[in-house]
Amino acid sequence: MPSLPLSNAAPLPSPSKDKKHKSKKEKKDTTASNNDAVAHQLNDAVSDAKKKSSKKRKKVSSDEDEDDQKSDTSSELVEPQNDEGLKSKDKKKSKKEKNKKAKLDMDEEEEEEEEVLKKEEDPNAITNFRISEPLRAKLKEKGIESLFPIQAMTFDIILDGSDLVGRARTGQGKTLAFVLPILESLINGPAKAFRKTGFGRSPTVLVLLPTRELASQVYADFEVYGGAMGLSSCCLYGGAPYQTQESKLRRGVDIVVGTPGRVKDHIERQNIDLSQVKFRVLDEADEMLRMGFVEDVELILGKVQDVTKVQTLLFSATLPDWVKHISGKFLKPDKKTADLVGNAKMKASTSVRHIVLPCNVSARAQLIPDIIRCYSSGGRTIIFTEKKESASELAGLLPGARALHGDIQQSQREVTLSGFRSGKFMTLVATNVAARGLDINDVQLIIQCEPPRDVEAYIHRSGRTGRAGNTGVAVMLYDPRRSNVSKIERESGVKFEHISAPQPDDIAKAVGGEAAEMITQVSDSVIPAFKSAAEELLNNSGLSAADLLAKALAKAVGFTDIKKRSLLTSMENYVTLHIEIGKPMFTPSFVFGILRRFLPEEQVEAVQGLTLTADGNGAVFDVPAKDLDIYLTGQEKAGNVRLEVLKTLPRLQEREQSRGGRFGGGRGFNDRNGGNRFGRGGGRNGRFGQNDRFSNGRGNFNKGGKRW
Ligand SMILES: Nc1ncnc2c1ncn2[C@@H]1O[C@H](COP(=O)(O)OP(=O)(O)OP(=O)(O)O)[C@@H](O)[C@H]1O
Repeated sequence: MPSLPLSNAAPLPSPSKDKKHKSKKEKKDTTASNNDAVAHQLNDAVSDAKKKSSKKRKKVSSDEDEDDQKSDTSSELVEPQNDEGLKSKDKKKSKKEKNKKAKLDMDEEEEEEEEVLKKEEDPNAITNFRISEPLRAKLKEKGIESLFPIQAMTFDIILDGSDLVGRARTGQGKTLAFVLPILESLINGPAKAFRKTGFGRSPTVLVLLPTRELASQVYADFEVYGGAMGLSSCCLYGGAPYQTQESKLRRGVDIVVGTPGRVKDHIERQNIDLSQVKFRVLDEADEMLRMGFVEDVELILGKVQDVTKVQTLLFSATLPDWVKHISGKFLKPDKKTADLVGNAKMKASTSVRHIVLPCNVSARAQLIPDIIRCYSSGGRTIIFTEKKESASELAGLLPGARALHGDIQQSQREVTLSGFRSGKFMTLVATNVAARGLDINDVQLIIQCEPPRDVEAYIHRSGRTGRAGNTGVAVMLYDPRRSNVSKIERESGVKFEHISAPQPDDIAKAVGGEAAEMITQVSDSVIPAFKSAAEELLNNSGLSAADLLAKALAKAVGFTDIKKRSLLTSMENYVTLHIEIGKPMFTPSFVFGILRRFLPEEQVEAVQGLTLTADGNGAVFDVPAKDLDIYLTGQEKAGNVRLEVLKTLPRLQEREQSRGGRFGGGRGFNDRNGGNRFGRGGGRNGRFGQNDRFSNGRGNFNKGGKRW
C-alpha cells in the first residue's frame, strides 16, 4: 500500500496539484514552486517587487510628508483666501488625489505581493492549493489562511480521486481534511461530472459518524463551506423527528451526514437513494466499527451503484491494526495512507499536559471542584465517567454542571451541548458520547474519573482539549491498587505527570488572585456603611486585620472551610502513612497482618487504600488525621516497624485490570462503604455491559461489541 511519509513536519504541497483544475494565478504559483529555475525567477521577482515597493513607498510617503507640511502651513492661514490661494489649493488637491490613487494602486500591489510572499513563506497557505475563490473567502472569514499538515498532505490525494486512510492526532483538523477537497471535487473537480442537480436529487456525498453530536458538528462544517459553494447538506441522526429529515431528502441534497442507525432507517423507509454516491467518508472509523456497526456500515456503503467509481475516505486519530485490516473491505487496493502519527511513540495530543492523580471513588465529588479551580484556567471543563448514572450523579453534585449521555433525550442533549458551547455553564459531565471528535472552544481541562478501558478512549477524551495548536490539561483520577495507568501510559506513549490532590495552599494560590480582585472591585461606597461592623469585628474577634481579610477572601470565592487531603486517596481529613519493616513486603494482607500486631482492630479497620510501593520494600495507606497519634505511638511497641507521615507519594505497585473487570463498580460518589476497601481481589465482571455504553441513533450502540 503506498504510504506517505510518517512525519509531523508540514509537508510541501505535492507536485500533483499542478495537473488539473487551476486558476491562472494558481497555475503560475504552483508551477513556480515545483521548478527551481522558475522559483528563482519568482524569488527575484519577489525581491524586486519588494525593493520597488519600498522605493515607491518611500516616494509616496515623502510626497505625503511634503504635502502634509504644505497643508500644515496653509492651514495656519485664517484670512479669507484670494484666487492665488484657491489655485494653489486646487493644485494641492489634485496632487493629493493623485497620491491617493497611487496609494490605492500601491495597496493592491502590496496585497498581491503579500500573497506571493505568503505562498513563498508558507507552503501550506491556502493560496497554494486548488481551492476556489468562494471557499477561500469562507476560510479567510473563519480565520483560516493556511492548511494544517493533515489537510495539506491529503488535499491533492483526495481531489485527484484516491481512496485514503488518514490519521492525525486529535484536534489537528481532520474534518476539513476531507470537507475541503470533497467540495472542490464536486464543484470544480472529477466529481463534478457525476453530481446530480435539480429538485429531488440523490446525494453525492455520504459521511458516517459514530455519535449524533459529532454528526451535527460535521454537518455544520458542510453547511458553512458547502453553502458557500452552493451545495446543500442534511444531517440524519436518531432521536430527532423523521419528518424534517425526510422532507430535506425529498427536496434533494448533495451531502448527507449521519449516524449509521438513522441512515439505515431511512434506507429501509426508502427515503434515501445512495446509488449515486461518489464520496463515502467514515469519520472516527474505528469507533464506528468497534461499536458493532460493521454490518450497518457495510449495508449502507454497499448501496452505491458502482463501487469502482466511488471514493472512500477513512479518518481517525486512532487506527488500531484491526481497523487497518477492515479498511481493505471498503477501500480500493491502491488506497493511500496519510499517517501523521505513524510509529511515533506519542499517540495522544502533544499540546496537552497529561496528569494522573490517585483518588478514592468516595473522594471524587469533593476533589473535582478543586481540580477545576487549580487547572481549568477559568475555561471550560469536560469530566468523563464510565457510566451514565455516574455522569448524572456527579453533575448533580457539582455546582453549575450538566450531564450528557445516551439516556438523556436528544432534544435535551442538544440544549445541553449548545449551552456548554455558548458558555452558559462551564462544566460538562459526560460519558464516552462526548469522547470523540467534539470540538468545543476553550475547553481547558479534561477530568477522567477513572482510567478508561482502552487506550483509544484515553487518547480521544484527553484530545477534547489542546486543539488546533492550543494547550490544555487532562487529569485522570485512578485507584493505584487497581488501575491500568501503566498500560495506558505504555500504549499511548504519554509520560504521565504524577501529582497528588490539590492542598489548601495550591487552592489559595489558584483562586487567591481572583478573590483579591473581587474585593478590590467592591466600590468604596460600601466603606462608610460597613466600617463600624468591620471595626467591631476587628476589636472583638481576636484576629489580626490580615487574618480577617484572609477569611473574607476565602469567603469571596466560596470557601468557609478548607481541608488538607491525603496524598493517596485524596480524602479530606485523612493522612497518608508509609510503613517499612526492613524487608520486602509482597502482599497487602501481609501488611495488614503486621498492622494487627501493634494496632487495635478498630484502627486496622480504619485504614484506607493500602497499596504496596513499586520498590517492594514498603506500603502506603491512609488513616483518619484525628487518630494519627494512635498509629504513630502504636509503632513504638512494634520493634522494627517504621511508620512515617508522607509528604510526597512514592511510585506504587499497580494491579492492572483485566478486560471487563473493573474496580469500584456501581458505587456512588458519596458511598464510602461500598467496594473492596483493602484492594484484595479484582473488580466486578461485566462492568462494561449494556448500561455502560452510550446509545446511538437507535439506542443500541453496544449491540455487537468489539468484533475485530
Ligand atoms: N487550517 C486550519 N487553520 C486553523 N484552524 C483550523 C484549521 N483546520 C481546522 N481548524 C480548527 O481546528 C479545530 C479542530 O479541528 P477538527 O475538529 O477537524 O480536528 P480533528 O483532527 O478532527 O480532531 P478529533 O480527532 O478530536 O476529531 C477546529 O476548531 C477547526 O475549526
